[in-house]
Amino acid sequence: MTRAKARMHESRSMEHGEGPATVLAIGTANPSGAIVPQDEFADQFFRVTKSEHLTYLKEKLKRICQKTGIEKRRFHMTEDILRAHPEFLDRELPSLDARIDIVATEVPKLAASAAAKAIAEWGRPATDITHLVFSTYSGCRAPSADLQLASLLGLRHSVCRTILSLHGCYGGARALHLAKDLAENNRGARVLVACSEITLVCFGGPDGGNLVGHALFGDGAGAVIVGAGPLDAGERPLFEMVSATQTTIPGTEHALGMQVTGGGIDFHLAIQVPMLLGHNVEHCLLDAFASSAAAVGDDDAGDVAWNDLFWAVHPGGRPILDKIEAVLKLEPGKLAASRHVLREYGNMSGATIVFVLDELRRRRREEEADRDDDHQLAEWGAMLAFGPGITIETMVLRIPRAN
Ligand SMILES: CC(=O)CC(=O)SCCNC(=O)CCNC(=O)[C@H](O)C(C)(C)COP(=O)(O)OP(=O)(O)OC[C@H]1O[C@@H](n2cnc3c(N)ncnc32)[C@H](O)[C@@H]1OP(=O)(O)O
Repeated sequence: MTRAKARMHESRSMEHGEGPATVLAIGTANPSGAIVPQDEFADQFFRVTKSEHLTYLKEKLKRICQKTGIEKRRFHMTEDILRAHPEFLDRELPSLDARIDIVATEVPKLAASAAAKAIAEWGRPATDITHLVFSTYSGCRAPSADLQLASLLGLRHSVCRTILSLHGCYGGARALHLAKDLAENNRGARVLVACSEITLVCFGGPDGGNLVGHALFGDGAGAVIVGAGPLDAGERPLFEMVSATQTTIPGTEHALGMQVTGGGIDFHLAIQVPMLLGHNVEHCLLDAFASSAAAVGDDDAGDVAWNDLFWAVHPGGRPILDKIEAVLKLEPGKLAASRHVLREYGNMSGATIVFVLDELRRRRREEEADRDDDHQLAEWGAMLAFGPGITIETMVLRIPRAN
């Protein structure tokens, strides 16, 4: 190598962060409105949508609700909003503008509540954030929720913003993957990931095709601060983001989808989704662990027993978790953090994975306090999230020993 080339190489490597990116802080938030118990949802939903006469669909929604593994959900939507917007009940009536008017304010506000908690935990000023990656399906406007969030938090005007739209339930994991790439390639970068989802854009009266979506989805926001070394004295790594991959299952474009229409956003969830994920998840994990072995320069690191890991799986639905547990032969309790989040909040699309990471570290602290000296807690883990494509985001995580 010539001296000039060597100098360029050296200065390039000085531009990169040290080591893998890490999760430095996590915050979550939900709308402050009513909490809806899942066993009351069908009665309430058919009453407020004035659909009591559709007794067959109501009974079906009750059967579905019983099998979701959900106990309660939080929504921004209220009966007052519905009274002001009767057009939200009829998909044939134009209502997209009115829905977007509401979520354009509420989506960044909810994200700001989650982000304020993450920033407080991080301990540095919001103006030290260099990049913002915002993911939502609830917005169709520019400038969009990322700019509003930056202004609500008082981020600096030079913050580099990216908005990810309509990635659905893998939006949070995609945003974390992107944050990892940004942090590792820009020395000193501190990336705020924010995911905020409000189902008001999808709300509508019942029809045969949308009952599962109504039974499953809830509102919430998650925020994460991501950065690579060198870390400041007060910064504490929660999860190292060792390697990340994205895979699309060929020929499944029509199995999962979202469609923006004049009457709001429609979801399509094919009945085969849990089975398709079950068939494909193991090879995604094997690929991700092979990449992690290359990343840490240790051939043995790709050689993993699934039960030796901790797990952060997007709880897309109870049968998805059951299927993954079955194909990987996971011991009961391995997906406890995912099942807890599903039970307490429902599927909050892209934001859900942040809740799962938060729950995982909460449980970890309890286990750490309770464990005896002989019992080693899992050091390595896997994060999985899925959405339209069908796309599977996989990330290999590691909890640094000091935590
Ligand atoms: C868009 C994104 O990006 C979002 C993501 O998170 S991706 C993942 C989204 N999640 C899913 O696709 C999985 C959703 N499915 C579920 O949670 C469950 O199947 C469920 C709660 C709906 C039912 O639980 P189950 O164990 O399958 O019960 P099962 O008795 O077989 O089905 C109950 C009823 O639901 C119906 N059903 C199940 N899955 C369905 C689907 N995808 N669409 C329509 N109906 C469905 C069944 O036909 C059955 O109807 P009947 O009672 O009239 O016979």
